[in-house]
Amino acid sequence: MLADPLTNKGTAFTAAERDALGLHGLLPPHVGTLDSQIARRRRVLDGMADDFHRYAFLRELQDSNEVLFHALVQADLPRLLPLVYTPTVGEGCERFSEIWRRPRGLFLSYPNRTRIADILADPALDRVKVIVVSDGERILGLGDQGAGGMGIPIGKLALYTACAGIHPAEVLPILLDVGTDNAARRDDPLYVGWRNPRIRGAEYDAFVEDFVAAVHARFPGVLLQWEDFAGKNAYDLLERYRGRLLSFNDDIQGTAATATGTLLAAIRRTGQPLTDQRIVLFGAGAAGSGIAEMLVRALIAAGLDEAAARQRIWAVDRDGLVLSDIPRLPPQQAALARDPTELAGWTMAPGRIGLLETVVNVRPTVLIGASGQMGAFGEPVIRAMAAGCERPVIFPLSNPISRAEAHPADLLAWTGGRALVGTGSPFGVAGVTQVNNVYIFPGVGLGALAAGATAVTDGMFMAAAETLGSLGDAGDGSLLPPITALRAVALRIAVAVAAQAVRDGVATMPADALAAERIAAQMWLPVYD
Ligand SMILES: NC(=O)C1=CN([C@@H]2O[C@H](COP(=O)(O)OP(=O)(O)OC[C@H]3O[C@@H](n4cnc5c(N)ncnc54)[C@H](OP(=O)(O)O)[C@@H]3O)[C@@H](O)[C@H]2O)C=CC1
Ligand SMILES: CC(=O)C(=O)O
Ligand SMILES: [Mg+2]
Repeated sequence: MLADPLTNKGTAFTAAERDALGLHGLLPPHVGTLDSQIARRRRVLDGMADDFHRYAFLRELQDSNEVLFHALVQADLPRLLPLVYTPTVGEGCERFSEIWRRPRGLFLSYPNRTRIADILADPALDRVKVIVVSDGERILGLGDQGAGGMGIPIGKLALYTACAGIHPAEVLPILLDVGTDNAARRDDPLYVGWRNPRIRGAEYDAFVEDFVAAVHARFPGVLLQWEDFAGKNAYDLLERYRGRLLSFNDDIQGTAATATGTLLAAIRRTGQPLTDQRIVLFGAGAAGSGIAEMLVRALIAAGLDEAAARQRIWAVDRDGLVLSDIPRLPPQQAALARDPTELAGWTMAPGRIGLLETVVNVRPTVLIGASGQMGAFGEPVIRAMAAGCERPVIFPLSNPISRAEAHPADLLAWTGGRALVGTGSPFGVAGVTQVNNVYIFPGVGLGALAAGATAVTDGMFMAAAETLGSLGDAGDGSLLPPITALRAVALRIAVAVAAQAVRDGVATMPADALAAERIAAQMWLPVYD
């Protein structure tokens, strides 16, 4: 009872429980309460020198007492979210091996490829409903972290519990350890992962196929969330598996719904319709391309045909403006490429067309960053944008803080306070919105599970985006509800997503089981049994 984080109550075991379970002597005589336990952990957090140590402390708490960990998180989401999630989880992944203490979740390593089904057979996993899986190759904007990427599935699933009320016994973080191309990690004597360059190509595909087949057989109806896979794999795996089991890619689809929903809230503020926006995306990888495709759908829903919708979007990637004459564009960028003949009349020097040239000529009303390039939204870019637009909408979405395209305080200063700013990680700047997929994935997952959905459709993500955009703001100038409302946000989104699942013909539960009260009743709260 004391050693299992799912049953441990620490000093909160009552006298009667201590009698019944034979716990006398194993605990000090004081009988505490959840509140007194929270107060004790808060004092520890207050006394710690930095957020990385707070992160490590919270990971150990989660591994010793899940109810207390979640009660602490729930009691103060604005303070705890940045500790268990971005930005601190970034350093948590980089230094994962240093703070390794106890196993959590599953490490499915390539050398164990024939044992996947045996590993998943563990009866301790019988209740699993939600899996978040990563292969650690694109961890936030920090690149390949190998086995250390496990910090991300652990963090995302803590948010599934905090925001969507999924019971801790029902979540399973998984790290597919296919090696790492990060030499610093491989050479680190403390590294806990498989010390091998990444497996790629057919061997990688076969390994993931074995993994998905084993998951499908062991956990029918499970929700599988793909997280922080590098660009091509992110797209390939989503397309390969979204029709086979209930799964989605959070970086492509969750981020798209988050950015779209927040943009819908922004244009309600500015009064300028979506169809009038000129949108520049900086970084056309998984997140950027996903956002672009959802915006195309939203523009079509707002009345444009597809060609006209695509004309509202310009993508800029590593080689500059994405143009159709660039050889070997990946399919998701080819769909966004502009015709070079459109550049007639542009003011620019010969050569690569970078972000500044694009902004000067397009005069965007919306600028979204998903590049992982710190400081890419520099003063000349932002001043050029502000010169052509009354209320610029600027979302530097890259995480963690060290990879953000701009500091929000600079964006406000360079635009004379006129910009509507949203960042991926919290910066603590008044009026700035946190535009992070935590606003979407817990609600999408909860709604899909409540509906007994067999697939997560694009329509379900659009329903999530529209709901997010309609929820109102924190009353402080920002665009979305406050972090304290994330649980209510997840419920509202879940109801909309479940209803859309019924409309899309992928729900197996009857519509009357999907009312808000019925879904809310399924949401677990961290209190002792
Ligand atoms: N706020 C949120 O909710 C979310 C934020 N993100 C953040 O977005 C960022 C990107 O994630 P994701 O899309 O999955 O990663 P990807 O690696 O798939 O995409 C990044 C893209 O940016 C391009 N890029 C790299 N350097 C430059 C440059 N100097 N100029 C222009 N483009 C460049 C990359 O090109 P190349 O492939 O050639 O390197 C790639 O196409 C990360 O920092 C992540 O944390 C992601 C999901 C959610
Ligand atoms: C938030 C998130 O999913 C990311 O930065 O990858
Ligand atoms: Mg991610």
